[in-house]
Amino acid sequence: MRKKKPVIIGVAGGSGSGKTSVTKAIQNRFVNQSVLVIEQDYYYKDQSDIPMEERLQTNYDHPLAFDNDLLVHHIKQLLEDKIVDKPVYDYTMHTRSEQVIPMEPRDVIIIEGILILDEPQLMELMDIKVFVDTDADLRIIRRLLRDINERGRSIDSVINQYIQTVRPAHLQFIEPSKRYADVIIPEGGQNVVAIDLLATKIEKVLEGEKTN
Ligand SMILES: Nc1ncnc2c1ncn2[C@@H]1O[C@H](COP(=O)(O)OP(=O)(O)O)[C@@H](O)[C@H]1O
Ligand SMILES: Nc1ccn([C@@H]2O[C@H](COP(=O)(O)O)[C@@H](O)[C@H]2O)c(=O)n1
Repeated sequence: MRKKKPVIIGVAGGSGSGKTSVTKAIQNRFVNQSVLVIEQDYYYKDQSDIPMEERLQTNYDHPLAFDNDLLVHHIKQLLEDKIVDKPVYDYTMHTRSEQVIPMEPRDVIIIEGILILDEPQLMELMDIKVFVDTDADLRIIRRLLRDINERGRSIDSVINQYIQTVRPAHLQFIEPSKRYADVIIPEGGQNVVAIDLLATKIEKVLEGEKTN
Protein backbone atom coordinates (compact mmCIF):
# COMPACT_ATOMS: atom_id res chain seq x y z
CA MET A 1 0.00 0.00 0.00
CA ARG A 2 1.16 3.55 -0.80
CA LYS A 3 2.48 5.52 2.19
CA LYS A 4 0.54 8.65 1.23
CA LYS A 5 -2.63 9.38 -0.73
CA PRO A 6 -1.70 10.13 -4.36
CA VAL A 7 -1.85 13.79 -5.35
CA ILE A 8 -4.46 14.47 -8.02
CA ILE A 9 -4.01 17.39 -10.41
CA GLY A 10 -6.85 18.40 -12.75
CA VAL A 11 -5.96 20.21 -15.99
CA ALA A 12 -9.05 21.78 -17.60
CA GLY A 13 -9.55 24.32 -20.41
CA GLY A 14 -11.32 24.74 -23.72
CA SER A 15 -10.72 22.57 -26.74
CA GLY A 16 -7.46 23.64 -28.38
CA SER A 17 -6.36 25.62 -25.32
CA GLY A 18 -3.25 23.48 -24.88
CA LYS A 19 -4.26 21.10 -22.06
CA THR A 20 -2.71 18.07 -23.73
CA SER A 21 0.47 20.01 -24.55
CA VAL A 22 0.85 21.18 -20.93
CA THR A 23 0.16 17.69 -19.62
CA LYS A 24 2.62 16.09 -22.06
CA ALA A 25 5.31 18.69 -21.22
CA ILE A 26 4.90 17.77 -17.55
CA GLN A 27 4.79 14.03 -18.25
CA ASN A 28 8.02 14.28 -20.30
CA ARG A 29 9.83 15.60 -17.24
CA PHE A 30 8.82 12.54 -15.20
CA VAL A 31 9.44 9.65 -17.58
CA ASN A 32 9.63 6.35 -15.64
CA GLN A 33 8.50 8.11 -12.47
CA SER A 34 5.32 7.71 -10.49
CA VAL A 35 3.12 10.02 -12.60
CA LEU A 36 -0.01 8.92 -14.46
CA VAL A 37 -2.19 10.85 -16.94
CA ILE A 38 -5.90 10.15 -17.44
CA GLU A 39 -7.68 11.86 -20.34
CA GLN A 40 -11.37 12.65 -19.77
CA ASP A 41 -11.82 12.26 -23.56
CA TYR A 42 -11.15 8.54 -23.21
CA TYR A 43 -14.29 8.40 -21.08
CA TYR A 44 -16.70 9.63 -23.72
CA LYS A 45 -19.72 7.32 -23.57
CA ASP A 46 -19.42 4.20 -25.64
CA GLN A 47 -21.52 4.55 -28.82
CA SER A 48 -20.66 1.28 -30.50
CA ASP A 49 -24.35 0.26 -30.52
CA ILE A 50 -25.42 3.52 -32.25
CA PRO A 51 -25.31 4.00 -36.06
CA MET A 52 -22.62 6.33 -37.42
CA GLU A 53 -25.19 8.91 -38.64
CA GLU A 54 -26.41 9.27 -35.06
CA ARG A 55 -22.89 9.43 -33.65
CA LEU A 56 -22.26 12.42 -35.93
CA GLN A 57 -25.16 14.23 -34.25
CA THR A 58 -23.86 13.79 -30.68
CA ASN A 59 -22.91 16.96 -28.82
CA TYR A 60 -19.38 16.05 -27.67
CA ASP A 61 -19.03 19.26 -25.70
CA HIS A 62 -21.99 18.67 -23.40
CA PRO A 63 -21.31 17.20 -19.93
CA LEU A 64 -23.75 14.36 -20.67
CA ALA A 65 -21.47 13.07 -23.46
CA PHE A 66 -19.05 11.74 -20.83
CA ASP A 67 -19.20 8.64 -18.66
CA ASN A 68 -17.89 10.52 -15.63
CA ASP A 69 -19.18 7.82 -13.27
CA LEU A 70 -16.72 5.37 -14.82
CA LEU A 71 -13.93 7.96 -14.66
CA VAL A 72 -14.63 8.65 -10.97
CA HIS A 73 -14.83 4.90 -10.27
CA HIS A 74 -11.45 4.32 -11.96
CA ILE A 75 -9.79 7.14 -10.01
CA LYS A 76 -11.20 5.75 -6.75
CA GLN A 77 -9.89 2.29 -7.66
CA LEU A 78 -6.43 3.79 -8.26
CA LEU A 79 -6.62 5.53 -4.88
CA GLU A 80 -7.28 2.08 -3.41
CA ASP A 81 -4.07 0.89 -5.10
CA LYS A 82 -5.89 -1.18 -7.71
CA ILE A 83 -5.06 -1.53 -11.41
CA VAL A 84 -7.80 -0.36 -13.81
CA ASP A 85 -8.38 -0.72 -17.57
CA LYS A 86 -8.54 2.73 -19.15
CA PRO A 87 -10.77 2.84 -22.27
CA VAL A 88 -9.23 4.08 -25.52
CA TYR A 89 -11.21 6.57 -27.61
CA ASP A 90 -11.36 6.65 -31.41
CA TYR A 91 -12.22 10.17 -32.65
CA THR A 92 -12.64 8.92 -36.21
CA MET A 93 -15.29 6.35 -35.23
CA HIS A 94 -16.76 8.57 -32.45
CA THR A 95 -16.71 5.74 -29.94
CA ARG A 96 -14.40 3.67 -27.75
CA SER A 97 -12.04 1.32 -29.52
CA GLU A 98 -11.89 -2.30 -28.46
CA GLN A 99 -8.55 -1.71 -26.78
CA VAL A 100 -8.01 -0.82 -23.13
CA ILE A 101 -4.84 0.38 -21.42
CA PRO A 102 -4.08 -1.05 -17.97
CA MET A 103 -3.28 1.79 -15.55
CA GLU A 104 -1.29 1.15 -12.41
CA PRO A 105 -1.66 3.30 -9.29
CA ARG A 106 0.82 6.21 -9.11
CA ASP A 107 1.82 8.91 -6.61
CA VAL A 108 0.71 11.72 -8.93
CA ILE A 109 -2.39 11.44 -11.11
CA ILE A 110 -3.09 14.12 -13.72
CA ILE A 111 -6.67 14.25 -15.06
CA GLU A 112 -7.00 16.27 -18.25
CA GLY A 113 -10.18 17.32 -20.04
CA ILE A 114 -12.55 20.07 -21.16
CA LEU A 115 -15.21 19.50 -18.49
CA ILE A 116 -13.42 18.13 -15.45
CA LEU A 117 -14.09 21.32 -13.46
CA ASP A 118 -17.79 21.07 -14.30
CA GLU A 119 -18.17 17.78 -12.43
CA PRO A 120 -18.34 18.04 -8.60
CA GLN A 121 -17.52 14.34 -8.08
CA LEU A 122 -14.27 14.80 -9.99
CA MET A 123 -13.41 18.11 -8.36
CA GLU A 124 -13.78 16.59 -4.90
CA LEU A 125 -10.98 14.19 -5.75
CA MET A 126 -8.56 16.90 -6.96
CA ASP A 127 -5.83 18.47 -4.84
CA ILE A 128 -4.81 21.05 -7.45
CA LYS A 129 -7.09 22.46 -10.14
CA VAL A 130 -5.51 24.05 -13.21
CA PHE A 131 -7.27 25.88 -16.07
CA VAL A 132 -5.44 26.46 -19.34
CA ASP A 133 -6.78 29.77 -20.62
CA THR A 134 -6.35 30.57 -24.30
CA ASP A 135 -8.25 33.06 -26.45
CA ALA A 136 -10.99 31.66 -28.70
CA ASP A 137 -9.27 32.70 -31.94
CA LEU A 138 -6.16 30.70 -31.10
CA ARG A 139 -8.20 27.75 -29.87
CA ILE A 140 -10.20 27.44 -33.10
CA ILE A 141 -7.09 27.81 -35.30
CA ARG A 142 -5.27 25.12 -33.31
CA ARG A 143 -8.30 22.84 -33.31
CA LEU A 144 -8.85 23.26 -37.04
CA LEU A 145 -5.30 22.17 -37.85
CA ARG A 146 -5.29 19.35 -35.33
CA ASP A 147 -8.70 17.92 -36.23
CA ILE A 148 -7.86 17.89 -39.95
CA ASN A 149 -4.39 16.37 -39.42
CA GLU A 150 -5.08 13.99 -36.56
CA ARG A 151 -8.81 13.36 -36.15
CA GLY A 152 -9.89 12.75 -39.77
CA ARG A 153 -12.06 15.89 -40.10
CA SER A 154 -12.77 18.31 -42.96
CA ILE A 155 -12.56 22.12 -42.73
CA ASP A 156 -16.35 22.37 -43.07
CA SER A 157 -17.04 19.81 -40.34
CA VAL A 158 -14.70 21.54 -37.87
CA ILE A 159 -16.24 24.95 -38.56
CA ASN A 160 -19.83 23.68 -38.34
CA GLN A 161 -19.17 21.75 -35.14
CA TYR A 162 -17.46 24.79 -33.63
CA ILE A 163 -20.45 27.05 -34.35
CA GLN A 164 -23.15 24.53 -33.41
CA THR A 165 -21.79 22.91 -30.25
CA VAL A 166 -18.17 23.71 -29.32
CA ARG A 167 -18.57 27.46 -28.89
CA PRO A 168 -21.98 27.37 -27.11
CA ALA A 169 -20.81 24.65 -24.70
CA HIS A 170 -17.57 26.50 -24.06
CA LEU A 171 -19.52 29.60 -23.03
CA GLN A 172 -22.12 27.68 -21.03
CA PHE A 173 -19.96 25.11 -19.21
CA ILE A 174 -16.20 25.42 -19.72
CA GLU A 175 -15.52 29.14 -19.29
CA PRO A 176 -17.64 29.34 -16.08
CA SER A 177 -15.72 26.36 -14.64
CA LYS A 178 -12.56 28.50 -14.64
CA ARG A 179 -13.71 30.03 -11.36
CA TYR A 180 -12.90 26.75 -9.59
CA ALA A 181 -9.25 26.73 -10.70
CA ASP A 182 -6.41 27.24 -8.21
CA VAL A 183 -4.00 28.04 -11.04
CA ILE A 184 -4.67 29.62 -14.46
CA ILE A 185 -2.11 29.01 -17.22
CA PRO A 186 -2.33 31.44 -20.13
CA GLU A 187 -1.85 29.88 -23.58
CA GLY A 188 -0.77 26.41 -22.55
CA GLY A 189 2.09 24.28 -23.81
CA GLN A 190 4.69 26.97 -24.46
CA ASN A 191 4.24 28.53 -21.01
CA VAL A 192 7.50 27.24 -19.56
CA VAL A 193 7.20 29.28 -16.35
CA ALA A 194 3.86 27.67 -15.48
CA ILE A 195 5.05 24.21 -16.46
CA ASP A 196 8.19 24.68 -14.30
CA LEU A 197 6.01 25.63 -11.31
CA LEU A 198 3.80 22.57 -11.67
CA ALA A 199 6.83 20.33 -12.24
CA THR A 200 8.45 21.68 -9.05
CA LYS A 201 5.31 20.82 -7.08
CA ILE A 202 5.27 17.30 -8.53
CA GLU A 203 8.99 16.84 -7.79
CA LYS A 204 8.26 17.71 -4.14
CA VAL A 205 5.44 15.17 -3.99
CA LEU A 206 7.64 12.45 -5.49
CA GLU A 207 10.57 13.38 -3.24
CA GLY A 208 8.29 13.27 -0.17
CA GLU A 209 7.17 9.80 -1.13
CA LYS A 210 10.82 8.63 -1.14
CA THR A 211 11.85 10.27 2.15
CA ASN A 212 8.72 9.77 4.32
N1 LIG B 1 1.41 27.38 -27.88
C1 LIG B 1 1.06 26.74 -29.01
N2 LIG B 1 1.37 27.23 -30.20
C2 LIG B 1 0.99 26.60 -31.35
N3 LIG B 1 0.30 25.44 -31.39
C3 LIG B 1 -0.03 24.90 -30.21
C4 LIG B 1 0.32 25.51 -28.97
N4 LIG B 1 -0.16 24.72 -27.97
C5 LIG B 1 -0.78 23.69 -28.57
N5 LIG B 1 -0.69 23.78 -29.91
C6 LIG B 1 -1.26 22.85 -30.90
O1 LIG B 1 -2.67 23.05 -30.91
C7 LIG B 1 -3.36 21.83 -30.96
C8 LIG B 1 -4.24 21.70 -29.73
O2 LIG B 1 -3.40 21.65 -28.58
P1 LIG B 1 -3.69 20.62 -27.42
O3 LIG B 1 -2.56 20.70 -26.46
O4 LIG B 1 -4.02 19.28 -28.00
O5 LIG B 1 -4.99 21.29 -26.80
P2 LIG B 1 -6.19 20.68 -26.00
O6 LIG B 1 -5.72 19.40 -25.37
O7 LIG B 1 -6.53 21.73 -24.98
O8 LIG B 1 -7.28 20.49 -27.01
C9 LIG B 1 -2.30 20.72 -31.06
O9 LIG B 1 -2.13 20.38 -32.42
C10 LIG B 1 -1.04 21.39 -30.51
O10 LIG B 1 0.12 20.86 -31.08
N1 LIG C 1 -16.10 11.98 -31.26
C1 LIG C 1 -15.65 13.16 -30.82
C2 LIG C 1 -15.29 13.36 -29.48
C3 LIG C 1 -14.83 14.60 -29.10
N2 LIG C 1 -14.73 15.60 -30.01
C4 LIG C 1 -14.25 16.93 -29.61
O1 LIG C 1 -13.08 16.82 -28.81
C5 LIG C 1 -12.99 17.97 -28.01
C6 LIG C 1 -12.28 17.64 -26.71
O2 LIG C 1 -10.95 17.26 -26.98
P1 LIG C 1 -9.75 18.34 -26.86
O3 LIG C 1 -8.53 17.50 -27.00
O4 LIG C 1 -9.92 19.31 -27.97
O5 LIG C 1 -9.88 18.99 -25.53
C7 LIG C 1 -14.40 18.45 -27.73
O6 LIG C 1 -14.46 19.84 -27.90
C8 LIG C 1 -15.23 17.70 -28.77
O7 LIG C 1 -15.93 18.58 -29.60
C9 LIG C 1 -15.08 15.39 -31.31
O8 LIG C 1 -15.00 16.31 -32.16
N3 LIG C 1 -15.52 14.17 -31.70
